[in-house]
Amino acid sequence: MDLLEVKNVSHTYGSRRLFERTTQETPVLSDVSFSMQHGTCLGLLGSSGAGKSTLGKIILGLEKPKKGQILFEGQDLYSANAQTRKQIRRDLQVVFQDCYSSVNPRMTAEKIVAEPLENYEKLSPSELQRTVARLLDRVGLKTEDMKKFPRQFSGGQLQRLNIARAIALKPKLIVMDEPISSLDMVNQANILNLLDELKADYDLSYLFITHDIRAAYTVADELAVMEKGEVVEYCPDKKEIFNSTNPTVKKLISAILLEHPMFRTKKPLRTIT
Ligand SMILES: Nc1ncnc2c1ncn2[C@@H]1O[C@H](COP(=O)(O)OP(=O)(O)OP(=O)(O)O)[C@@H](O)[C@H]1O
Repeated sequence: MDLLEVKNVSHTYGSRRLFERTTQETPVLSDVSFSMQHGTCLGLLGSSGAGKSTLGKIILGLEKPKKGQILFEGQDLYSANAQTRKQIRRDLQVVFQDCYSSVNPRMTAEKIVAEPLENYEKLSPSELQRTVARLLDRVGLKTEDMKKFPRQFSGGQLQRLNIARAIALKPKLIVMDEPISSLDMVNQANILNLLDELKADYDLSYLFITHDIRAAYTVADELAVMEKGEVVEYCPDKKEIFNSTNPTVKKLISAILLEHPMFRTKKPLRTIT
């Protein structure tokens, strides 16, 4: 069974102009369909405004699509009963781009990571503390960091904290919406390596939303490219992206062409990570 199936999803946003009574519906997603298997990472690429984040929100259950279905392990997310939705919410976690606004600034790191565990698992205080310490260690933070507040972390450290919270319940799928875009190059590479390790250790799947084809190519197994609310290219094997004839895809590739080994010249070039 597919882990995730996005089935004929269409969505619009309504906007009303000044002095006008009627609302105009602007299409944002048009008949988007794809599926994901357990243990894979799908890189969802596209330029700004392509509809990637809207699709991410719909998959997370945060925005009901105007048409279509989201099936998580065969269960329809938007028509499931409360108990099934609660289970899906456990199995489906998220990491957003803005690591600062993703956390409550008044909570300690310990409380931030403990929160999902408190909601879903009955652990004693000492078990909870040990689990949080283990999770922090797994993402490269220290036990002493437990007592720190978000403002006391760097961007890279805070994104590690967000990742620790996202993996706390051992979810099946994590939607990552531009998780490295606000970080510097070194932190970007470190976080991508961490995500790769965690995927193997925890048997995770990622939907990795980004406009950065290098990041997507590094971390993903499969790639999909969106343009104006439609999926214009889908590559079950990411290498196939280099054979695409789609103009949007070609434009994305031309930015990194020289960095791919297939196109390397004798000139020393930077590596993808
Ligand atoms: N809440 C909203 N109300 C109205 N329009 C919206 C809303 N959210 C997004 N949009 C519009 O929907 C379109 C798709 O936006 P979306 O954020 O999904 O694109 P994106 O591919 O994630 O872009 P980016 O990479 O810049 O975040 C854009 O034209 C955007 O202006």
